[in-house]
Amino acid sequence: MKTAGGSDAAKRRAGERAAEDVADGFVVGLGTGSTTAYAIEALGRAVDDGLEIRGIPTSFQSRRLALEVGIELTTLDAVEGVDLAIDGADQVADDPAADGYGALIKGGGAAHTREKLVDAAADRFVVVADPSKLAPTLERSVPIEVIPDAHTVVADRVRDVGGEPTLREAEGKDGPVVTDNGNLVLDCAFGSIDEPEALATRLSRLPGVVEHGLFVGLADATYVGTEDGVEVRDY
Ligand SMILES: O=C(CO)[C@H](O)[C@H](O)COP(=O)(O)O
Repeated sequence: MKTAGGSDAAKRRAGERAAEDVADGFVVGLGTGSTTAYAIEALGRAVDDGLEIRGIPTSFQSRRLALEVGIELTTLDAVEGVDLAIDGADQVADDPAADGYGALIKGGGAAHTREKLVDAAADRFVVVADPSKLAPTLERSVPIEVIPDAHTVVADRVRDVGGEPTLREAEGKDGPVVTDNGNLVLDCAFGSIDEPEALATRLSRLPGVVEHGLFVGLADATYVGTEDGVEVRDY
């Protein structure tokens, strides 16, 4: 369920702008997806020019790209902290007057469990997005990573809290998507999510849920690439 749409030029501007925030010696969280890929590629070019950083990938995809562009890798348990995390989003709550301004829906690439771990550990977490990701209220389906044995039970509990779950099917493979952690993903439609924090708390409490894709109160800023520049939202 990759996010459709969004201009590549806008994604590139957002990703490259975020890479400019990385300084010598930084430990950098490397998110997943097509927008973050532009940041990782820009960091690779900076490394070629002498920048010394270590990256913590959040998925097989970001690990492979980081290795390809020459970024030294490390792990969360081998560092004292993460200076900056750069990551994409499937939707960003963009109404400053509403509950949960800057809350995100992530997990379009089924990587949200490791993304949340790394993004939450960072001193600063910058979201990179194009304008198609902005919405006054979150309303996309929320991906929930579940251990395989729990998928029917969690689906029932999601219905109890007003959601409509769909097991994410793989493309190019028969059967469901299997995450980098060996789990399954339920895409759960809740309609308009007016209270993202309350829903996030409810989903976190369900037994069998590994992690859900609601990121509330985690982002420090969103860099929105546009056709002619980058708009910054600070939270
Ligand atoms: O959450 C994610 C992966 O789990 C991605 O960051 C999200 O899907 C955005 O991807 P893209 O930049 O390709 O639109």
